[in-house]
Amino acid sequence: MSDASIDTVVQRGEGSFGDYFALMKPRVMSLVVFTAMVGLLVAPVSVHPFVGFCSVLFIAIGAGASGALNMWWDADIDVIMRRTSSRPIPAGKVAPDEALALGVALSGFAVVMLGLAANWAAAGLLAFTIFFYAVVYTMWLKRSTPQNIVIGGAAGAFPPMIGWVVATGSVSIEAILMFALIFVWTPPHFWALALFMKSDYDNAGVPMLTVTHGRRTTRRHIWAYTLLLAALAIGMGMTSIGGPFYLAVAVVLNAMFVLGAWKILRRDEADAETDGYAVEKSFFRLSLIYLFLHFGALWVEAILRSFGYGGWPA
Ligand code: HEM
Ligand SMILES: CC(C)=CCC/C(C)=C/CC/C(C)=C/COP(=O)(O)OP(=O)(O)O
Repeated sequence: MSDASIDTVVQRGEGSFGDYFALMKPRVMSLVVFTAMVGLLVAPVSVHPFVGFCSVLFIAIGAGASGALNMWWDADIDVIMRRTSSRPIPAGKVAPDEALALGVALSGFAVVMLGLAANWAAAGLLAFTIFFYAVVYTMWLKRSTPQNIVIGGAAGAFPPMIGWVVATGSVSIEAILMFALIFVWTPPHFWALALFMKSDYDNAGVPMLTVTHGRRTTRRHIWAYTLLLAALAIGMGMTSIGGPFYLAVAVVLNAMFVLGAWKILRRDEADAETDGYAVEKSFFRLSLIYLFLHFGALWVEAILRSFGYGGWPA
């Protein structure tokens, strides 16, 4: 469908609250917000619960606002792809201008409120993250290079760092480790999905790795990033934010993830076609559980530490 046909569909802008909410990509952003909350909670400085709650809320609003900006910019390709064609803009529920206005207004609101509630370093980092996702990833990299999600994925890696900065006012090694975990996790997470959604990206002309280099190369890339991720995730267990509990969780999860990536690497393309990409789909689902449980384990470790049990002996 052409740009012109999007315009004719969406001039009505009769969206319900649910349509505007959907612009904020709530399901994806829920995990983003969880990682931000854990970043805040594992920091060595505790913040007042009300300040913590408000900070996570403003990070969530900022994340949602960046989702609305992404949907505004990507409406022309969302209308083409089956997975995204029923989103509020292509479905004619929300006009593009409304999505843009909502994205800009909520971004400004979230950044200023986080600055007032917590500190301006955290607010600056939130502003940078919104800019990185909406401008660097969405407007620039997504349509220009198959490395789009490797570099652009940094946006999704900032939230735990923002949470940490809310509590401590600065970035330290622990915040960088949490950033690195999501940064290295993002390519296997996304490329698994790209393997079974390849035709969508083909049709929309988005240069995802599956489109530019094919599925075989993408499988190899998933394998390489998964090995790197496993080394990092398990290695984190030995650091000051890790500990025995986290390490046990990481060993089990990474064994499962490496096994999944191995199956993906060894997959015959014809077999994948036959069973509807079942292995790739289950690896994608596992990627979500993987990240959730790693951050959950970091949180549990911090709780244990606060009772004098977690972490490693000094
Ligand atoms: C550039 C980086 C990323 C890309 C390109 C990407 C891409 C995608 C895509 C295309 C989906 C399909 C489902 C949908 O349309 O809602 C998805 C699902 C999901 N992603 Fe990612 N993702 C990225 C980073 C992240 C990050 C950083 C997180 C969380 C920390 C995350 C969490 C999720 C979750 C929770 C889902 C499942 C949503 C559902 O159940 O509908 N993603 N991702
Ligand atoms: C705090 C803050 C501002 C957080 C932002 C976090 C962030 C950048 C998350 C990225 C996750 C995401 C929705 C990727 C989708 O890629 P896509 O847009 O290419 O996917 P699509 O095809 O589903 O639109």
